[in-house]
Amino acid sequence: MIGPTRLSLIPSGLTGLPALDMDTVCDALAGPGYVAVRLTDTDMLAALRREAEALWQEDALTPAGIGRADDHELIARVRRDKTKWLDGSTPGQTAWLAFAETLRREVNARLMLGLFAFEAHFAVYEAGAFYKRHLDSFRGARNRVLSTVLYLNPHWREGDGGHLRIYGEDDDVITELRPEFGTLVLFLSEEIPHEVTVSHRERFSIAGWHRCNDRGLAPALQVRALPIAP
Ligand SMILES: O=C(O)CCC(=O)C(=O)O
Ligand SMILES: [Fe+2]
Repeated sequence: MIGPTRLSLIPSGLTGLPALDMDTVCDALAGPGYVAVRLTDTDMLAALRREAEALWQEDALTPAGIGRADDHELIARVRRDKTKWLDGSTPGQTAWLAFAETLRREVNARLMLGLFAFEAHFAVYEAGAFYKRHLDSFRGARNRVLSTVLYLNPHWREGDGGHLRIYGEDDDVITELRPEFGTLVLFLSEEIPHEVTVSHRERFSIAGWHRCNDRGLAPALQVRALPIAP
């Protein structure tokens, strides 16, 4: 199936940040472990799209790695996206980090996950790029706990590929999501195996992770993100 299985249409928040129905989101995280919602088209989303595209055109995004591996052939077999960490240096980034902070507090209040810090990067998957099936955190590592991916691609068609494919426990494909502009996917980093299928045109997103501690936090955020008051 293509498209979010549990799509909530959510009105813009009064603060200018997108508002989320946090009860629905947290019920889904506590149940299936993932949820997709559609954020309304705010200035923030448009600014983030413009910024991602500009970074790509300026060649400011660099090939992503896997863990500590520096075997480039291995990395190229696993993932082909290019990324750049957010550092809060633009209004769009600041707004997204503020949104993530609101999310962190709301999720902690409901699910008591102890989320502590957030890191995120812009990503582009150019034509032919993919990310093979993986978990964002090793089970039990309690490091990356909650994954978020915001998609920034208006008019994404079925044939454009680049779907987020989510797997169940028995290797079965549970759902495939199109990376359409404003779709936000949240899932438990240690629980939900997923992959990005081959994209046939450039595909922009912001992938982020809430952690339960500061270990290994993205260098650009190590000073800024710590500590966050409960
Ligand atoms: O872009 C996506 O749909 C998922 C990206 C991803 O899995 C990751 O960066 O870990
Ligand atoms: Fe991932």
